[in-house]
Amino acid sequence: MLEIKNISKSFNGKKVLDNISLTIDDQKTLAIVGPSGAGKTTLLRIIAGLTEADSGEFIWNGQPTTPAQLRKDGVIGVVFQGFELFPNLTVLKNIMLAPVLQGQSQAEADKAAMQLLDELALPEQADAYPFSLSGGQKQRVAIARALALNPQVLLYDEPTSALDPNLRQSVANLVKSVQQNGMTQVVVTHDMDFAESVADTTFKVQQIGGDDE
Ligand SMILES: Nc1ncnc2c1ncn2[C@@H]1O[C@H](COP(=O)(O)OP(=O)(O)OP(=O)(O)O)[C@@H](O)[C@H]1O
Repeated sequence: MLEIKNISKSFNGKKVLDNISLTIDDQKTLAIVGPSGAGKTTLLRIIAGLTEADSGEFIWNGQPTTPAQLRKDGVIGVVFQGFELFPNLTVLKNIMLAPVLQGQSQAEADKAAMQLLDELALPEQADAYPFSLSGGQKQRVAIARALALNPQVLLYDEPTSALDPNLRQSVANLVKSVQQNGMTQVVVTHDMDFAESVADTTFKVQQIGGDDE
């Protein structure tokens, strides 16, 4: 369980997040929703250790920690908006790259990546390059790449925003099946239907106005 307490963040004197507290429960999916510009992506990036909060506390399974530490320990994985696949690497290499850089053998990483591609119904695409994939397939590869690092908490930034509306349900099914395999998940989305279909709980980020001073 990851507890987040009293997170605040300003950019250039403008407060974006004001004393946000939330709990991410094990093996559940939490949707972070709110209007455009409210700070959903900022909150996700803070949890991912990619942006530093100005203040606040993080408690992982009862122990105080920092997102940077959780990231270092491989606790948290991220599926980025727009997938951010490496265009010059095949699907298989996209998935294997980080585990190999972390010291896994090529053979082990290859086997694990093929298993993930099987689970995500993409085995034929192992040798394809990202440009040749559909949006839905790219999303699956992005999820496989994050899962390859065996995170305990998986964060998704707007997983449906780069996809046709008709793919929304298939991404929702995928997110649900990852949860059924025991993953704890946080999904940032402005899509309330999607949030309702995947989430056990929903956290709403309020839009705040005015300056810090
Ligand atoms: N690195 C940054 N530097 C300056 N301002 C930033 C930075 N990142 C975000 N902001 C500002 O913080 C506010 C919240 O942005 P954020 O992307 O977190 O919102 P969001 O709720 O995810 O929006 P959307 O739904 O449109 O993606 C915006 O006003 C944005 O311009």
